[in-house]
Amino acid sequence: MKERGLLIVLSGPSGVGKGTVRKEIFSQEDTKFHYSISVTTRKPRTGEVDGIDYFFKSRTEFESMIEQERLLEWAEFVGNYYGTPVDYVEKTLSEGKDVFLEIEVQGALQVRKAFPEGLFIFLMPPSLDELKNRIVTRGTESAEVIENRLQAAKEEILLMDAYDYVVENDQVQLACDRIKAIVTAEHCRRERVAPLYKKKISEV
Ligand SMILES: Nc1ncnc2c1ncn2[C@@H]1O[C@H](COP(=O)(O)OP(=O)(O)OP(=O)(O)O)[C@@H](O)[C@H]1O
Ligand SMILES: Nc1nc2c(ncn2[C@@H]2O[C@H](COP(=O)(O)O)[C@@H](O)[C@H]2O)c(=O)[nH]1
Repeated sequence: MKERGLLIVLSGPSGVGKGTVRKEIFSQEDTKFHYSISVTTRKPRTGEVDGIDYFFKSRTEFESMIEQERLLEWAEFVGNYYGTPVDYVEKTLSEGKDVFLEIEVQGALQVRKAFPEGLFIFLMPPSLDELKNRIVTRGTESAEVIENRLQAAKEEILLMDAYDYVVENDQVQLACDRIKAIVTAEHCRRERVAPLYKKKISEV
């Protein structure tokens, strides 16, 4: 039977740079992860494409996905729903491929319960001032939404202990390198540990 792939979850407060870091990782040719495209009820931002950035849905459509248990996790974040389609994750992992989720903190904690064997990485801003500066400079949200996201960020940062690793996003390239090094190390660890377990089990 094929070994299942690794579920990699990148999370952290709004504006820390999760999307930027994820896009940089996926632009690199040697990246072998598979990105799970989320479903959201948020309106597309300029340049965002349905089926590439997100699957954009109405609230009714999203709620029927919840009812049909088609989401691995979901959360309401500052007025919109966001969720991870479960079928894609299960199918890709069962093909032995690594799946990469980029999601907010409530959702990551749900995934931790369903997939305790996943690899959970929290992306940290260099400071709260720099976090605010990044959300404001991005220029995609109203002042009210920015304030709400910053309030949420203060609570989210307190939950970083629930993660396997904390990575600072001081420079995009450095953050990408750190994440890729963590995944490589995790694969080595699992591949060394698994044969030991198999040997022990075969001795029982
Ligand atoms: N290391 C960095 N140094 C400076 N600016 C950065 C860095 N990483 C990301 N940014 C900038 O910060 C802003 C927010 O980044 P991004 O949209 O990737 O954050 P996010 O965590 O995905 O946000 P959200 O959770 O709201 O979707 C963008 O304008 C991006 O260009
Ligand atoms: N719980 C989930 N959170 C998700 C998912 N996809 C994205 N996100 C996170 O939502 C916020 C806001 O995103 P934005 O695109 O409106 O800025 C951000 O933290 C994303 O990482 C998901 O499937 N589940």
